[in-house]
Amino acid sequence: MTKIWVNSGDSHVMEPADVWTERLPARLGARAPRSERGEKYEMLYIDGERIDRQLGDFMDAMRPPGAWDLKVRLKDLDQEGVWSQLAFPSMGFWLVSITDRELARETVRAWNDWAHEEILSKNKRVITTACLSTADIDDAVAEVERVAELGFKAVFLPCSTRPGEEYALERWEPLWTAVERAGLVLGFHIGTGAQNVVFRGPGGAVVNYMETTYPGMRVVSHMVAGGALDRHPDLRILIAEGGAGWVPAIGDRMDEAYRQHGMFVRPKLSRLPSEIIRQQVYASFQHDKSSVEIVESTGYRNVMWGDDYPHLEGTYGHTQSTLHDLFDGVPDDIRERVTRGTFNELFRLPDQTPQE
Ligand SMILES: CC(C)(COP(=O)(O)O)[C@@H](O)C(=O)NCCC(=O)NCCSC(=O)[C@]1(C)CCC[C@@]2(C)[C@@H]3[C@@H]4C[C@@H]5C[C@]3(C[C@]5(C)O4)[C@H](O)C[C@@H]21
Ligand SMILES: [Mn+2]
Repeated sequence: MTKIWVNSGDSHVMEPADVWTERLPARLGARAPRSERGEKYEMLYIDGERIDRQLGDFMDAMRPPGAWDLKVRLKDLDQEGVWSQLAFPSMGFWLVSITDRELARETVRAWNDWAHEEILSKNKRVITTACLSTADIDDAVAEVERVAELGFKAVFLPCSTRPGEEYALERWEPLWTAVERAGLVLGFHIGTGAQNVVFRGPGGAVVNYMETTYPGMRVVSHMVAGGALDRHPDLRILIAEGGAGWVPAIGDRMDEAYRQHGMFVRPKLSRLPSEIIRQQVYASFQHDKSSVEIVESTGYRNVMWGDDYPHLEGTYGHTQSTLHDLFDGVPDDIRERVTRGTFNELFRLPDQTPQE
């Protein structure tokens, strides 16, 4: 079986447990996110708030050897056929729920400094997204400018916001301006900003998996219909780990709304919602066949494959068989686009993936 070399638009770094306590004064470090292991549940403490997450021993059992070690990770990637990765946080995701301004600002800075010193400065293949404070827009703007200087290529925000902080609102405008001006990608990873287990009845595991997908769609509807992307044509957003098959479909739905309910629409847009989506909205997937099929059937091309390394939902250990299932028989230009081209376009990188 020929090896298909790819880039991954959705991976994760596993931060050391002391990523904040090592870098912050005790009065702040003690309030930073920390995890404790119970029998069946992992207890997460974030600034005094506790979130219990069901622990799967299988989650640890399948953890790739390189999850916590960059050198070993690069060997994992060679084995799996992944050249570059955009790496989101793991524990860093929980920073989005901090509402205390100073704690949010300092824990975000500490995480970004760790990522810059321990990942970005030590290799060229794994590029981490930077965290931003959701507690204060001015702090977020300052951090965008700081991390752009440090060489980050992307920042991320949670898919779900607190009520009254929806992404269509004017309050975010300074941040959209800063991210566009810095030329960074704005990533939204599914399952962030809200409870991930919302239903415990029959089918709960699958229902909850799906429930984390819908807020990614809501990000797109707010940022397109609210005018943010129309006002900032160079701002590119990525909905990570939510699949891509749904993206052109919501473009059609939004066009219909825009036309059939035109008398209610404001702001008016300079382009149809589907045009804005095709130009500025990107999406990643791991296993979905539909994410590849819609490129040919709809012409929506901002589809990017992701390995979700080292998470259970990813492809570690079966990357090549997954890639062959997805791309054998698919036209070369579509395979190239989805496995490498979208990544290189989004992060403005020359193609360095080995050609087998
Ligand atoms: C089986 C039940 C119904 C039983 O209920 P019970 O707990 O006994 O009362 C329930 O436990 C369940 O649904 N368990 C399945 C596992 C799960 O937690 N599902 C959440 C929906 S899926 C999810 O949120 C993904 C997308 C996929 C799982 C990992 C996930 C939570 C990761 C994990 C956690 C955190 C959030 C994160 C990135 C992160 C750093 O790694 C994503 O943002 C989001 C992601
Ligand atoms: Mn992921």
